[in-house]
Formats: sequence, structure tokens, C-alpha cells
Amino acid sequence: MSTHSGAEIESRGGVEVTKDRNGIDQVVLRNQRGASARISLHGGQVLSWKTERGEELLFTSSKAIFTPPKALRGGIPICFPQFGNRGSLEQHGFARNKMWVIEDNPPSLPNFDSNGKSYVDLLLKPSEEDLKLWPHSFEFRLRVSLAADGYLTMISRIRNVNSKPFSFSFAYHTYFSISDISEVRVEGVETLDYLDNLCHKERFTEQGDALTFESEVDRVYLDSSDVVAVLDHERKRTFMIRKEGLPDVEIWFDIVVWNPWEKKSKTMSDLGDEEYKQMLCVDGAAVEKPITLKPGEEWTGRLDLSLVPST
Ligand SMILES: O=P(O)(O)OC[C@H]1O[C@@H](O)[C@H](O)[C@@H](O)[C@@H]1O
Repeated sequence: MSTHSGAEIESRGGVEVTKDRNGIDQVVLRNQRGASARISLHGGQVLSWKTERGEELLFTSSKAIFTPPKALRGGIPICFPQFGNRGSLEQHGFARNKMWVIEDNPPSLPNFDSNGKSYVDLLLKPSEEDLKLWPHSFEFRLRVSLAADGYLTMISRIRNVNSKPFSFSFAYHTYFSISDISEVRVEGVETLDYLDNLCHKERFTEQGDALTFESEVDRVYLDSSDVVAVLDHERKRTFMIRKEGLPDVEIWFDIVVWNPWEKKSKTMSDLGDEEYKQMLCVDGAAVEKPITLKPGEEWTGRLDLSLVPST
């Protein structure tokens, strides 16, 4: 591992390192058409993803609290090694609340075509403090890449560098920016079983053609297809969420859908009372069946986000 030597990173083109208002490094990726993505080293969190016309595609709360170590409300925080409160760790695990480093020369990533892409590699290793809470040595490598067509890809590689197996759950907790929650539908979850976090994680089956929203939703859809779409009629655009696990270890197949709606928003100090209307979380995740890694094993989970115009 090495921390970044600015020169090496900048020489790649389309990648620059800046500082946020707390002095924490952020990496900005740009493609040749002017689309961009911004990633904070704090939490390895993607904070912004913009089209070539400068339209922001990810939601960030106007009340987001800029006080590390807390992750910001919005963007794409990484939930690891625990999703939600399904374990003894803090909600959504510690990865989103830790400083990551830029890795200049990560192990090579097979099947990654770097042509026309701006990308950065981040690394998280557990601190002494993390090991007291979760006694498993790991290396978590995250590559965030922005392609010429504006696709945003995140590839996570989690390696067990311990002498014993460990299990973890995981999510790319993606806050999409939407016109109005009442106008949006999610396709690709129909007929799936889901665990309802609002009903003691009880299991139900999705009945509708698509998921629409008229109250709080907090569900883990199981065994989901590899493509899920978020259709925003008012903005005439559709987000496509594609996930791909490299199944030498175990596949990952959950999609978490969350919107806090009005009542819960009012209890959240870092979300404006009406802002639930402009956000929808749809996460590629491994929740119901945690992923188990034997010593020396590595798991890879890839998420591609793209935007297509719709009518
Ligand atoms: O407030 P946090 O810790 O960022 O979590 C936000 C939400 O994240 C979602 O993914 C969970 O399913 C919800 O139960 C949770 O409320």
C-alpha cells in the first residue's frame, strides 16, 4: 500500500485531488465530455455524480452534517461489514465512517477495460480500534470509475487477510436524486420476495408490476435480477442499476429500497422535512445471506450506474 503521490494520480488525466472544507482529500473524476464524479476519502463515499450538462444525479441533504467521522446524508456511502442493525456493530458498519487512502498501484483488476475511463483506487484496512470491535483483518479495495458515456462504476474487492474465515454484509447505499417520490417507480423487483424492515423483517412477496411510493418504504428485495430501473417520469430519465458479483466465492443478490417519508424525515436532524421527496435509495447489497471469505479469499462486487432518457 502507499498513500497517493499526487503526481502519479494526476498523470492519469481526468483525475484530480482537492480538499473539502475540513481539509479532507476528495478525488474528482472527469470524462472528456465534462461529466464528473467526486469521491471523499472520508468513508470512500461518492458524493456527487454529474452529467456532461452538469446535472447532479445523486441526492445530498441540504442539512448534511460535515463533521467527520460521520458519513454524509446522501451520495453513496459504503455499508460494511454490517448492513443496518443486523449485528453488534454500529448501524451500517464502520467503513463509511473511516478514512480511506488512495492506492497508487493496487493489484491488477482482471476484466477492467480502462479505455476512456477516469478512475481512482481507494483502500481501507482496519485500525486497532476496528479490530477490537470486529476482529478480522481485511483489505477493502474500491475502484470508482467514470466512463466516456458517463457510466459510474464501483468495484469492491474485499480480501480476508486473517487466519480465520469471516462473514460480512455489504451495500452501496445509493441516494438517487429524483424529481418527486410520488412520480417515481422502480422496475425489476416485481414478484420478488422481500424482508420488510418496517414489519420486523417479515417476508412478503411483491405483488405490483412495479414499486411506487405513497408512504415510508424500507425493504430488502431478495434474489433480485441483475438489473433494476428507477423511472423518473417528470425528469424523463431512468437510472439503470446493474450489479455483478464474481461468484467464485458467493453471489450477491439483494436490492434495498428505502425512503423515509414525512414522519421519519422529521426525526432526522440531517434531512430537511420535505427532502424525502427528492431522494430514493436503491442499493445493490448482500444482506440476507452474508458473504463468507476463507483466509486468503477475495470477493468482488461490481455496480454500474447509468442514466437513460425516457419518454
Ligand atoms: O440513517 P442511516 O444510518 O444512514 O440509515 C438510513 C437507512 O438506511 C437504509 O438502507 C435502511 O434500510 C434504513 O433502515 C435506514 O434508516
